[in-house]
Amino acid sequence: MKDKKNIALIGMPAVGKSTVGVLLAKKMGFDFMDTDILIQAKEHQTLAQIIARHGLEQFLEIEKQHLLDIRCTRHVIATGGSVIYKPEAMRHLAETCVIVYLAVDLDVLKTRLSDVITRGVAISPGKTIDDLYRERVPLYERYADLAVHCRKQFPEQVAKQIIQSMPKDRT
Ligand SMILES: Nc1ncnc2c1ncn2[C@@H]1O[C@H](COP(=O)(O)OP(=O)(O)OP(=O)(O)O)[C@@H](O)[C@H]1O
Ligand SMILES: O=C(O)C1=C[C@@H](O)[C@@H](O)[C@H](O)C1
Ligand SMILES: [Mg+2]
Repeated sequence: MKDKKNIALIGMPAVGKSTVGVLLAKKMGFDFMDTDILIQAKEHQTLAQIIARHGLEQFLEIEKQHLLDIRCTRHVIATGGSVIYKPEAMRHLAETCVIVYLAVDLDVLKTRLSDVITRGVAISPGKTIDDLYRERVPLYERYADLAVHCRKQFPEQVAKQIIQSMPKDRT
């Protein structure tokens, strides 16, 4: 854990990875990277456009390729919620990042996820948010070095909780 110079946030769409990530970076004196923004800027399309034009599988492949290109230190990295579908990308992140799973209850999540289409969530046709939650939570838990439950805390409080939960050699 000592050699891991970055923090990567993983978790369901709308759990707060981007919102909390930037606050966490500021508190820790780290830089901030949002892989969704990085991919959109490099692909010159929004994520929703990539999914609509190329389909889900190709989107996951594009996301993986951009993840594998990441080389940085002292960054908080807010990932896309679908990053856990590509073990190779997760192994790459794990080499340099303490991986923090931001967990939130499904009912809270649903209040934030009113439109999964315009958000560009990687969800197969016919699947519900409940299905996605059941499918993904075990994957987030598998890849996480630590899990932080956001409950009904404000983003600032979640950032503080992450720092408090961090192994002592990382703070
Ligand atoms: N702790 C929180 N309490 C209340 N609202 C929050 C909290 N964290 C985030 N939000 C709100 O939830 C919404 C989604 O947050 P955010 O975009 O940071 O999620 P995300 O995990 O980065 O999602 P995505 O996977 O789609 O990138 C935003 O409107 C944000 O303001
Ligand atoms: O959880 C998801 O499936 C996604 C979340 C977003 O952050 C983006 O990474 C993308 O739109 C897919
Ligand atoms: Mg985000």
